[in-house]
Amino acid sequence: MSSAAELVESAKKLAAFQAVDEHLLPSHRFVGIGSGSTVVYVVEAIVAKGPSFYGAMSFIPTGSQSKGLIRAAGLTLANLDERPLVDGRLVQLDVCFDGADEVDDDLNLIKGGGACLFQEKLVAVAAKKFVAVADYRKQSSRLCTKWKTIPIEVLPLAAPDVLVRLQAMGSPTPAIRTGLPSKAGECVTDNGMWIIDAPFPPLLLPKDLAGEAEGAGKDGVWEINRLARELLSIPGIVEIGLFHGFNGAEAVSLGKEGQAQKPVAAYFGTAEGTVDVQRAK
Ligand SMILES: O=C(CO)[C@H](O)[C@H](O)COP(=O)(O)O
Repeated sequence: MSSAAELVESAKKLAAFQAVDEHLLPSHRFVGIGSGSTVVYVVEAIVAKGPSFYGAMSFIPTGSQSKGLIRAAGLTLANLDERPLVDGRLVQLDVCFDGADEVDDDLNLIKGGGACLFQEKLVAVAAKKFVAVADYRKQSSRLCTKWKTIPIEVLPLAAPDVLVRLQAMGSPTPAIRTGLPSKAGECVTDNGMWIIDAPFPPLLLPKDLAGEAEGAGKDGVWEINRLARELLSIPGIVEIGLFHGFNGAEAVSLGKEGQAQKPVAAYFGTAEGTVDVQRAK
């Protein structure tokens, strides 16, 4: 491994270990485990705490990779729909840890680089608290700055029409993700869908508009919440890799438990061997 790659790996590990230390409590019973290479270290950090700490916990995966991680680590696996009912409602996950492709100033995320965004969103919204773990390359002030495309999960049958609709919205070159080099043809998700990667110029935050909501989307420059709404209104789009809106703590005050997509904090391992924690204000 080159030294640059080693720096990135150790940054991921530092972020994951600190996030687990600060957010996983022995009283927790249901824990979401996201997908990607950083989450590998989340599982490692949990295992390092020992069976007396995690033995009573069940771990909810966000796809086949994280299911494999949970199993290989000897942790108790439970599917999202197997949580017990309390007062007629499925119990919320205590916490969910997941990676991100880009994180903006307000903790909005782009996810889906590993094509797991749909189940990742289902697990994130089912959690009281979502915590993002990443390395320093993922931090940016506005989404679509470094990670320039939004991953979109689509029904294969609808993909050609969705591509046309995306172009009409101002995404210049949306493309169906291929499975190459490991699979010829399209990248097929854990849900049997395809992924379209749609480039957009850097997205505005609500605060950028300063009351000028009419301008959102004008000249192909979108405000994040409005873009998310427009994308989800396109028939054939199953889910999008924008995680936006509000976090778990804000959901409680808004009376919108079960709808929070944003993390309460993002942990970024740095190249200097420290961890930069971006917390919700
Ligand atoms: O959203 C994801 C998968 O769909 C991942 O969490 C995201 O791509 C980050 O992955 P990594 O930790 O490997 O950088």
